[in-house]
Amino acid sequence: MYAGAVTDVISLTGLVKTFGRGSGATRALDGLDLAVAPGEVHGLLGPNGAGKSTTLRILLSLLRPDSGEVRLFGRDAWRDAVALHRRLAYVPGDVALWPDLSGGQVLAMLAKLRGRPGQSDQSDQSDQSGQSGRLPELLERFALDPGKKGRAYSKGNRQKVMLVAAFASEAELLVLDEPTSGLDPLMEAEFRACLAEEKARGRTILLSSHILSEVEAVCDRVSIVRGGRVAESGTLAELRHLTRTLVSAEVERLPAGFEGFPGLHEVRITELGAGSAAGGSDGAAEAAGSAGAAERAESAEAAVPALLAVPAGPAGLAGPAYVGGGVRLECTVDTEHLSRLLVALGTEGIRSLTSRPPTLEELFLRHYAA
Ligand SMILES: Nc1ncnc2c1ncn2[C@@H]1O[C@H](COP(=O)(O)OP(=O)(O)OP(=O)(O)O)[C@@H](O)[C@H]1O
Repeated sequence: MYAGAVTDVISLTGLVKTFGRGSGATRALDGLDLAVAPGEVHGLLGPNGAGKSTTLRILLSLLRPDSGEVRLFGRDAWRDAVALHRRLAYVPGDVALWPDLSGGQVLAMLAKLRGRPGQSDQSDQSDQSGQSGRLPELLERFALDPGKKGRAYSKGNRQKVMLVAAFASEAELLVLDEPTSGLDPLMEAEFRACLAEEKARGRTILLSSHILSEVEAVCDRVSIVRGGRVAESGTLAELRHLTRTLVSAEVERLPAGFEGFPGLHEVRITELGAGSAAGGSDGAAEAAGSAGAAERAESAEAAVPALLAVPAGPAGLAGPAYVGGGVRLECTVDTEHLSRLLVALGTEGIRSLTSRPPTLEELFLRHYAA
């Protein structure tokens, strides 16, 4: 797990924020810590109400925390807000634009506020050419018409105006709050491509999301926010390492002493009918093709907790005595015990074996399971 460094672009320590008072108070943040290193794409992941937006708003000095420290580029984010904000671009989750300004005028104004020279707000065309060399390209990629007035844009198009502004800027840090919530799949793909390019340019990016595939696809590191705190933080590999690998195998028999194996969970064992083809079925119900086999599958499944709990194992399941047409095993295993399990299965007439790390979704569900 990344422990933080003095050079971090973002450093949040012990953030506490309560909204309201008395019995109606909501503790939105409850000691949240977050560190984002230069050049990193960091995903803030959590369900509705976890505290992601509150964190971002505090980071941007739009809100003041009750306690805790907020540092941006090593400086006090509140005291040095004006100077620091020239170095970052923010895209809020719900973009509101000035209704009478065109998209092009908004882009020009945002660039001007950031302190870039050479803008004109006289016409949309000069706004585009004056703001950034990349602006025309970005407008095209996001299929955005800069001539429309703010009030005429859809939610997705308002979001695109702010995304284009952020990508076209030269800000070192991009802070994006649920950036694709209003985008269609094509635009989402464009967004991801842009993000990869910005990362290659060395920009630091913090994005909040509850779209797991998005975070998985684009982020170097992820912090899972829960109840106003960071429950876990690390690279996807690190987070997966802390968790379990899914194993699915068909073997002649279970290894002796299987019931005593460490780190096994969610074990499902199905006795395969004689002659069933290895690897040809994808699920216990299919594997247990006949009524008798289905019964055996059910009883094997029912016996699983006992199998794990009782070292000796229930009769008929443990060890080489359990043969017939073979055994289909599905389980999750703590990743630290994976190789031991695979070696043991490998000595028992293995017919097929698949194993895969948990998806971010599985990690996420594990964290939020009631
Ligand atoms: N201005 C406010 N007044 C009162 N409560 C608030 C305010 N802003 C946020 N909260 C509460 O603080 C908690 C955290 O909200 P926050 O918006 O930070 O969550 P989030 O993780 O961004 O959720 P979402 O994914 O739904 O945007 C929630 O319980 C929310 O209702």
